[in-house]
Amino acid sequence: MGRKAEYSEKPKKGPGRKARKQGPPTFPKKSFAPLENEEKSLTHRQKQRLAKRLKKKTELKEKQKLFKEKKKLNKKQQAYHSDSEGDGEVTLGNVPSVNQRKDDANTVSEQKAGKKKIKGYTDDNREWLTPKQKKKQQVTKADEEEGSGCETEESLLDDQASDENFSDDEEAAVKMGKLDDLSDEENSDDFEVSDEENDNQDDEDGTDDAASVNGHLLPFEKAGKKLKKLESKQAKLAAEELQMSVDQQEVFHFPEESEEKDLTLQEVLQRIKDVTLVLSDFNKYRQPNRSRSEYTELLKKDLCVYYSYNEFLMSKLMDIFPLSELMEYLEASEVARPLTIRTNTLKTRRRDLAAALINRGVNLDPLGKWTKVGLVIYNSQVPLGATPEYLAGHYIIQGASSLVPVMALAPQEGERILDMCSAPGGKGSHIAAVMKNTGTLFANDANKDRIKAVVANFHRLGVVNSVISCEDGCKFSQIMTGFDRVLLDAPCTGTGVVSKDPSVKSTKTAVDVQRCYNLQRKLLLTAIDCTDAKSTGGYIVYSTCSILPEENEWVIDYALKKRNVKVVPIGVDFGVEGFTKYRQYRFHPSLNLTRRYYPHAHNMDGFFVAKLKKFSNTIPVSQEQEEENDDQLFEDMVTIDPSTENSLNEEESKKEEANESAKIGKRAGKPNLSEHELELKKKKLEASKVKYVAKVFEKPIKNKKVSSKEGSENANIKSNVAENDISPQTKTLENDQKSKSKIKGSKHPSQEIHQTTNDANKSQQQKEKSQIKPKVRVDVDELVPLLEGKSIKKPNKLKKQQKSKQFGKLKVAKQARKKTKM
Ligand SMILES: C[S@@+](CC[C@H](N)C(=O)[O-])C[C@H]1O[C@@H](n2cnc3c(N)ncnc32)[C@H](O)[C@@H]1O
Repeated sequence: MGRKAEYSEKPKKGPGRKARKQGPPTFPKKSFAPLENEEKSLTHRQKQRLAKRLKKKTELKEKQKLFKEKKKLNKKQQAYHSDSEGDGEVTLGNVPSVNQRKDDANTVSEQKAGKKKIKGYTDDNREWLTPKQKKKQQVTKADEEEGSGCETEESLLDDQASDENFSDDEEAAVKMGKLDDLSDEENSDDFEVSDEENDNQDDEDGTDDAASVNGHLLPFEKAGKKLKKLESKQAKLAAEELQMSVDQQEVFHFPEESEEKDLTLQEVLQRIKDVTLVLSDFNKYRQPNRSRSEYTELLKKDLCVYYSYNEFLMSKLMDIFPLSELMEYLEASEVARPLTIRTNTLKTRRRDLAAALINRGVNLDPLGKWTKVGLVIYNSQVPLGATPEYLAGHYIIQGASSLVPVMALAPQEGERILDMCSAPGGKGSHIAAVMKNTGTLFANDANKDRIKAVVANFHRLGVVNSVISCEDGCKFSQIMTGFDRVLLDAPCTGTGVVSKDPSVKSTKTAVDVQRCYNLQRKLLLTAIDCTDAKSTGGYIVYSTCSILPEENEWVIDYALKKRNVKVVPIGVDFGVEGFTKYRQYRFHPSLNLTRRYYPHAHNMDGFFVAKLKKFSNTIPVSQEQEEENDDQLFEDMVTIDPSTENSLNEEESKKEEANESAKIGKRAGKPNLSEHELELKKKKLEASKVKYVAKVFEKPIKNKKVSSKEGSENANIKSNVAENDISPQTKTLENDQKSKSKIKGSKHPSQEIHQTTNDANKSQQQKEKSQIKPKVRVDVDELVPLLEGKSIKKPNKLKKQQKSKQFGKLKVAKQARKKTKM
């Protein structure tokens, strides 16, 4: 049995464990954010610094006291030595003070400072003390940064600032004190920093201290900061040193002849740099006994060695470019230009072509904003000359610069256009595409092998508006005239495309240049004559892939003098202006409208483009020109063959006699000298008909290596030039080789130009014309059969007939001679 539990009596235990209230929170004594009244427990080093500061404060107070005493004493002394003030120099020694000796004189520096101050403290030099006050204020500011602990110092210093005398003393004292502090700190640091650096880091270290007190900067942060400063300082020093070394660089020693030795390419390059530096500031770096031309010559030789140019071409380039640009040009010419293609808009659109080629793994981009048909190829997984798109004629591989002349020509639909030197047909097919296969394109080239390429290209690209001919461009005006526009992409030395054909660098000579510009001049005059000034266009575009002014501006300048044409803008808004000045030459100012393209500036082959507008179909022949021509006629007489030599000698002696007699005759009333001279001139002119003359062209350079040139394009040019060359010397060489030359029964072409301006030669001209002039001078209307594929009678056939007749006659004569011998 158990007791019955009485639950009702049970006393209540309380609210229960869960319902019990939580007691108030308790915090640790030290919080992270110190309370206002909470005392800081300082680290050992902080305590050290605090002690130092307190020490400094007491020192300063003492000093202040001393100073006040000093001041009193000074006043007394001033009263005492009032007479001696005129001496101007009051030294501390003159004013002995026990206190000063006790305190101030315990350091030499302080003495010095005191001496300096007293020495300087006069009414006269008050001004130069002012900046020092500023300095002191800066120091004060820096100290301010140290935190609240510096307040007393600050106030002290403020007090001191009010007194000039004291400020100087104290400034030195404060500064020195600071340095000492820093040096202590530096010593305790792991990083070795020089005293000098300590000086510079004065103020900033003060801030560091303050920061460390507040717990902002950790030691490694401080160290990092110092390292940064050190690095920046070292960089500064290095830059200074570099500048010093450049300034004090050893002056380039010009090599003596005896010192000449074989240099490595690296040494040559170094010498190029050295000489360039000398020439950049000649007065500074030159050797006194050496002239600028000597340095230039040395540079030229070195450049020739380094870049493999011949001296002739290098000197031409040095004439064209300033030194810095020359180096850029030479460097750029060593690198191939990017591969570019032109979309054939007769067959496709650029967008479609690009998509098709990208599909084949070609990495490409539009060539530039200036062209809507060009694409630049970065790389390709397929050969670009064999893709189905290429074979279908959707594009042609063409240099970027080749697009510019056709853009400048701006052919219009339905026009008659002549491409005078067309092979292999790159620009010609571009013209046809712009014309949308309308109108008529006459594509001519003198080289019958190259003309085949024109046929092939036109066929592939779908050009159907063209007539292809193989004629000497210089004679084209005798075949056909009245074109709306003519493109003359003239044969040239190719000095702009050395990256494509490096042989140009070493093979081109003055003779090549001369031959080219003579031919170019003739071709240009003919191109102008072929153009109809009254047509819808009347434009002639002249271009070359040469950068030599002789082949460019000079040729245009010549045409401006000889024909009724003017230079007009090419309509393409990039490129460098053509020259109006070049060495001693001055060209027509409008030549700045022509454009030059360079590999280093435009990432294109070197190129020149000029656009001319013909404003009259008449050929101007001024009196002046005639006289000029006559004078040049005498100057440019070619080699005198023995038969004419005698007669000329006779004439010379006659002239002398005439001079003599004229002198006498003047007095005796005989015919005057000028009449006699005129007669002689006429005779000479008649005599000159049997000679070759270089009338409208430059006096040629004597060079007998003419016939020994090689190279396909070059040879091509030469063969053409050989036909047309008007230079007397080269002509004589050609005379020897006449049997080899391609001249077909015609006399020298230059005579034809001469004959247009000279009455005396008219009969000769008629004779020649009857020989040369083909009977196929056709009008455009007559060309319909040609376009239909029917052949027309060529002048060559006529010449061949004449030749065979002559040959037959010669044979008969030979046989007759043989018979008589028998
Ligand atoms: C620079 S290339 C022309 C390139 C062409 N315009 C093109 O874009 O494909 C110069 C051409 O002039 C031709 N040539 C040289 N002398 C000539 C002359 N007297 N008459 C016509 N063509 C000539 C050369 O055969 C050569 O094909």
